[in-house]
Amino acid sequence: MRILVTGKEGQVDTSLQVLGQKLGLEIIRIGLPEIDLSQPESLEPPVREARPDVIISSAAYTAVDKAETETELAQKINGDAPGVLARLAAELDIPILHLSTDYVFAGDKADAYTEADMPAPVSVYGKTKLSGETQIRAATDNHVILRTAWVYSPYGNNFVKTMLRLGETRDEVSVVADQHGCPTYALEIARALLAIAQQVVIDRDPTIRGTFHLTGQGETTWAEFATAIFKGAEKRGRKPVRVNPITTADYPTPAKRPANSRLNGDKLDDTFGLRLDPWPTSLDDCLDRLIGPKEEDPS
Ligand SMILES: NC(=O)C1=CN([C@@H]2O[C@H](COP(=O)(O)OP(=O)(O)OC[C@H]3O[C@@H](n4cnc5c(N)ncnc54)[C@H](OP(=O)(O)O)[C@@H]3O)[C@@H](O)[C@H]2O)C=CC1
Ligand SMILES: Cc1cn([C@H]2C[C@H](O)[C@@H](COP(=O)(O)OP(=O)(O)O[C@H]3O[C@@H](C)C(=O)[C@@H](O)[C@H]3O)O2)c(=O)[nH]c1=O
Ligand SMILES: [Mg+2]
Repeated sequence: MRILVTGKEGQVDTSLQVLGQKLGLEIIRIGLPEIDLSQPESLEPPVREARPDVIISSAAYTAVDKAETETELAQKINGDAPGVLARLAAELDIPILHLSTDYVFAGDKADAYTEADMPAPVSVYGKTKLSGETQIRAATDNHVILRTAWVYSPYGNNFVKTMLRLGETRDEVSVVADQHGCPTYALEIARALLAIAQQVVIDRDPTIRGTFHLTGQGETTWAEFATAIFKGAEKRGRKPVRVNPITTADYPTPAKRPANSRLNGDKLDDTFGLRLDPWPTSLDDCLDRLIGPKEEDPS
């Protein structure tokens, strides 16, 4: 099976490469400089040439704050390029898997969001990602849109790596404690994507198409997540770092973020029998890879 993936140095595309190699799957990653998603027509030649059995659309403009000013660029990459890719998939008569985000939701719901809830993004990034979803649905029914959240991994840039970097020079880091969400490990996303890809390539059943939520089990706040990161780092020999819990108002940013972006993963489990590992289990794996194994308990 030939799997075409957009993105070359990102968290999810790298995880797909690492896991795909282990499973003996052929992963073809395309990205800058050969293709530039801000010029979506640049996708056509490499996609046709690759003759894939399935496309995984992972690349995106993920700088949430910068998107507030680079609106047009973010729209091209997150909105229009997925639409072009989905039209190509339709033409080639192959399925497309696409990653979207918890930031399509406003964040004012008390419970976790389900696929039946109405998106209402509060940031440019969220709006452009929603446009990508809409353009994919319009182009082909043969799609699986997977909304994930708070992605971290040993690869690329993410909150875990940012905290570890800040912890090198500080004894305390202030982190927002009033945004609730589901940290998700990119290697777990890759595991799910490859399992789903293998199913949709051989099975035309419409009930395994559509929109699904895909996050690590469990929920937390950024402050609690940071605390777990520093505790895990300390068990691996790093110096202790305190987390000072603050409010969103204390940490002004150009983009507004949802207060609650927890996603309910029941539909994915019911449809594909897939549940991602709990985020603390995955965080351990991530820290093992970034720092090394936990030190022996002296007792
Ligand atoms: N990170 C997160 O917390 C979350 C991510 N998602 C979604 O999951 C998907 C994967 O995210 P993640 O792996 O973290 O993203 P990353 O930011 O780690 O990687 C994004 C990839 O897209 C590439 N890219 C960006 N702009 C262009 C362009 N103009 N042309 C070609 N390639 C480009 C990047 O290349 P380069 O590095 O060279 O710029 C990089 O390889 C995205 O669709 C994202 O919206 C959803 C929820 C949470
Ligand atoms: C670095 C830092 C961040 N924060 C806050 C800002 C923000 O509310 C939260 C997380 O910071 P980040 O910059 O990682 O957050 P952000 O870039 O908004 O992360 C989002 O990325 C996009 C791509 C998604 O799709 C989302 O699911 C989500 O993962 O923590 C602190 O409070 N203290 C700090 O020292
Ligand atoms: Mg960020």
